[in-house]
Amino acid sequence: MHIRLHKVKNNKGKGTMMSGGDQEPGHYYVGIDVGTGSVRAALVDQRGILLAFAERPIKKWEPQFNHHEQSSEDIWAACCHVTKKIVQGIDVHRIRGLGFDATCSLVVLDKQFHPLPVNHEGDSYRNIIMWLDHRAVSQVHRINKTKHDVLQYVGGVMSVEMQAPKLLWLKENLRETCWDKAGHFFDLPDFLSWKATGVTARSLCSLVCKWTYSAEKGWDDSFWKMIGLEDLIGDNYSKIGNLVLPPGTSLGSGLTPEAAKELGLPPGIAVAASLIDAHAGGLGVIGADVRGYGLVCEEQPVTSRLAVICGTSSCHMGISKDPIFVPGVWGPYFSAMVPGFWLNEGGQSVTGKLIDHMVQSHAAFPELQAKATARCQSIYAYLNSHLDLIKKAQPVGFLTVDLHVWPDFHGNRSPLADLTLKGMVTGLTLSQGLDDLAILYLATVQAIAFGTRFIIEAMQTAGHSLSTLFLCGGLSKNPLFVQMHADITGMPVVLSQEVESVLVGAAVLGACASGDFTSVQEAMARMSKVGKVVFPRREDKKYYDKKYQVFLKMVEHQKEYSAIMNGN
Ligand SMILES: Nc1ncnc2c1ncn2[C@@H]1O[C@H](COP(=O)(O)OP(=O)(O)O)[C@@H](O)[C@H]1O
Ligand SMILES: O=C(CO)[C@H](O)[C@H](O)COP(=O)(O)O
Repeated sequence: MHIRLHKVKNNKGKGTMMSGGDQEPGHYYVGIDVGTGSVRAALVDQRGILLAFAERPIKKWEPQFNHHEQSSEDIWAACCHVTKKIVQGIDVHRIRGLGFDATCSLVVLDKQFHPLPVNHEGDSYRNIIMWLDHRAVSQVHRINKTKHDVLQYVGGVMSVEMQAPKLLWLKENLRETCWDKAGHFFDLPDFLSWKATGVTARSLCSLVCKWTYSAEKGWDDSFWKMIGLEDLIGDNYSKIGNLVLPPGTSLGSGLTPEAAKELGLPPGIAVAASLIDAHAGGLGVIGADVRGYGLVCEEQPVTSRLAVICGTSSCHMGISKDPIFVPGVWGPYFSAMVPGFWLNEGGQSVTGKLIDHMVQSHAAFPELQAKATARCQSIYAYLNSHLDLIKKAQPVGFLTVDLHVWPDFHGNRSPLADLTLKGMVTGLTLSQGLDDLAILYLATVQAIAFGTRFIIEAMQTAGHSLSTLFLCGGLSKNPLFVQMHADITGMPVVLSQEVESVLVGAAVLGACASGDFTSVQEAMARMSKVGKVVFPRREDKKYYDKKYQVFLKMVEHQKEYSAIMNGN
């Protein structure tokens, strides 16, 4: 198994020293981030500095098209593995709190908390329906047809990636092997906090964002009855959660002795009610002190900042004092990310996954791999330098003047909320070489950035006032991706000092649960820091405005094709 681990060197031989010569703060927090592809853990201090980091891949299964599954046992084992790694050689009694974040995948356990199969094969090891699973298409259509009031709070249309359609699918398809035996349905972040503490409380974040719970009114019985899941109402919603706590709240008596042993941490340390991964990324970046960087948002409220968490998917997190209803953009969700603020969450279901797909399925991929390996570079670093070579005197973005991509290979999450949409490419030639691959990669990166622009425009039209992007996640390590987001949206992009900002967000939760900070706002302001700002190249604006016109035309055309084919 692959493990990535780095530690700040200690020149005294014991403990962990700070970089930058500062005095070492006394308290540490552990953040655990479960992404789609891997689990990462970090040891973080009170200033949000990562002292140690470890990563381990997790298993994924795709037993049939649009079915994506994982294993809660595999994920928990990976959490234990990476956590043990990051605390090696440090005084664990300085660790004050633990916070988890994870993808919003659905974990199914029986009444004794044992895994249940979510598949026709009856394999109970695979007990997670992943967030990107699109098996429940028929169920979500029926849910949307109800036009129930709760749908207003998910952008008007429920996504197939949310939990209600997946629950309905389980009831309709795996009644005997799964549904009738199920005792607990958890969002993955809540499963992890239960595993660590034995407390089945759910985070307000997961229930509000993915389960139709209202921070003000609680569950709505009429919704569950209307969609045919009235059985979940019984026993005061015990199967899906009846104790709901704000993220960062300390759970029960903290880490249980059993979980402590597995994780290599002291029993009893504070464990926080958790967050979905995108929301943790939001906390990790959105509160940073931007003074001195020449950014307009320095003089503006925090509501002018849009956090964009870009991993397998991209999530666009904008907050507001009052609720804003943006058609096709999830929310408004009260207190789901920053307490006291409403959240709108735009998103693109596949971004990192799409880039990987386009590159890996091209005929020149083996050549790319061989050349990148020979230079000891990642394939993306190689592609970026190859684009620099072939662009000659023009800006790199201009290489796609006649190559355009529509990026919804896995449907459109925002702002069209249309899961039937597909990917499109126009401008293909007979070329199969590396130049062709590099330019297709560039056009894909640009298409994702145009998708972000499309989401921002929908949010601004509905009442958000956004000026600055705060990017994090795996794709924010790609300078081309970052520059294209700046150029295409026309907004400066702030990158954090800590590349692994999602883990800083998870550690913010642990720090709040420990009581070392009085609020999430205080912890996030103290622990998130600006690393670098990338400004848009204003001189290229005209070109990108034209490409954006093409981008919008592509979806219009796709809908026309569909109308032709579905007409008489
Ligand atoms: N150094 C890098 N350069 C370019 N792309 C990267 C880099 N690191 C990760 N990525 C891309 O980011 C995506 C994964 O991001 P990550 O945040 O790890 O995902 P997740 O949280 O969904 O597991 C992948 O598609 C990968 O190609
Ligand atoms: O729906 C989401 C957040 O609300 C995310 O898309 C999902 O959790 C997956 O995240 P990632 O792309 O970081 O793995």
